[in-house]
Amino acid sequence: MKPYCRDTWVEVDLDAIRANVQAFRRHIPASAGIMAVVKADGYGHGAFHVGREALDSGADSLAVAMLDEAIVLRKAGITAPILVLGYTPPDSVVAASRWEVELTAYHADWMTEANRLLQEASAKPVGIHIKVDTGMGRIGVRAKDELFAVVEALENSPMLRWAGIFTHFATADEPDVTLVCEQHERFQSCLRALRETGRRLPRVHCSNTAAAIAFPEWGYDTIRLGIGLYGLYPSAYMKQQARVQLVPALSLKTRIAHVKRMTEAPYTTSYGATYTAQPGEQIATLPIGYADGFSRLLSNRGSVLVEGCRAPVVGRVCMDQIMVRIDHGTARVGDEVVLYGKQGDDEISLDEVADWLGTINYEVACMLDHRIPRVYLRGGKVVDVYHSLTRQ
Ligand SMILES: Cc1ncc(COP(=O)(O)O)cc1O
Repeated sequence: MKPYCRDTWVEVDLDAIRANVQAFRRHIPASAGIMAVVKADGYGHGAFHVGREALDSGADSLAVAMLDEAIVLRKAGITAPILVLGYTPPDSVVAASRWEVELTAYHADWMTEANRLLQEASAKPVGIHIKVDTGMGRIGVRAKDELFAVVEALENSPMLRWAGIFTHFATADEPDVTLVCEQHERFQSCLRALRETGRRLPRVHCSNTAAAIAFPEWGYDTIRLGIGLYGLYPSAYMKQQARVQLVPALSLKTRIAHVKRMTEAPYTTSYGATYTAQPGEQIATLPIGYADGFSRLLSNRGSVLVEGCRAPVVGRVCMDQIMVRIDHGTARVGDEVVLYGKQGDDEISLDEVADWLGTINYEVACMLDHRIPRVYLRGGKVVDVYHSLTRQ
């Protein structure tokens, strides 16, 4: 019996996750590790299942955005190193110690406060990666004197262990390499200044997917592989370049819940009656809506695949249901429909959906709500199902 009661699901192909890790393994220097970025519940794919597959396929650590995401992975049994890439309030540092999670820090007073709290709690030391802001303009130290103040505060904190130093690029996915090269030079200058004092540096890392593709030689001790892990390219430019062959892992599927021919008035569909069918049109209703992360902006704009043919969304996307017009063949209740992914000879990629929405594939994937069960495939067969709504 399937552990969920709706006819809409996300399919995640674990073979694709494996293939993508191995594609980057071949592309970057052997000296560089792979840190699989599984924040935002694995970019909507499921952090635990994707993280475990990535580690089984050649990644050696994981990264998340916040400590809570790391703790969930620890409770699920992940024992590999996990780095929190974002800010962690000092009062959470004891939890990081308890769950053996490494943190990002970039303030000297944060080091002092964290050290005090860990000492008070008689906790185990916490690994710290120092973030350098070379041009992303988000978090991190910018000037060298600030960097040295942070390093010295860390070195004077016996409850903190210097575990890494990293930066993040703002434009590595673009054809103009001016800023990304400037950022890399600033990062190298920081590393040189630290080394000139005789310090041995811990794990050095700077590359996201785009930089790992465009500048594999910047792999240092590890790359931070996010969007590429899921078989998606960071930009249209990188997809067109295709320097690394990637396999999209995610599909979004549902089954027809109702179908009718519009043989009599009213010929309109959905809230606001914004679509008027021609007499005889075949309209199918699908059990998915904006509460699932199928955006309301796809009203009268998106399409889905039915029997390998495109069926346009007609009328407004509802919270839980949408209507599509089927122009080919005769549809039946229960027929499988692909909203994202391949069916027959056609494919609706997350990139195409992102274009419809005026956003990026990252957001389309992350929007998929936990109300939709995740079905994991290997060799084309279901190997696991997880429905966080019902926690099973
Ligand atoms: C600091 C940091 N590092 C790495 C990533 C992964 O980026 P991609 O998904 O583009 O690979 C994100 C991030 O915020």
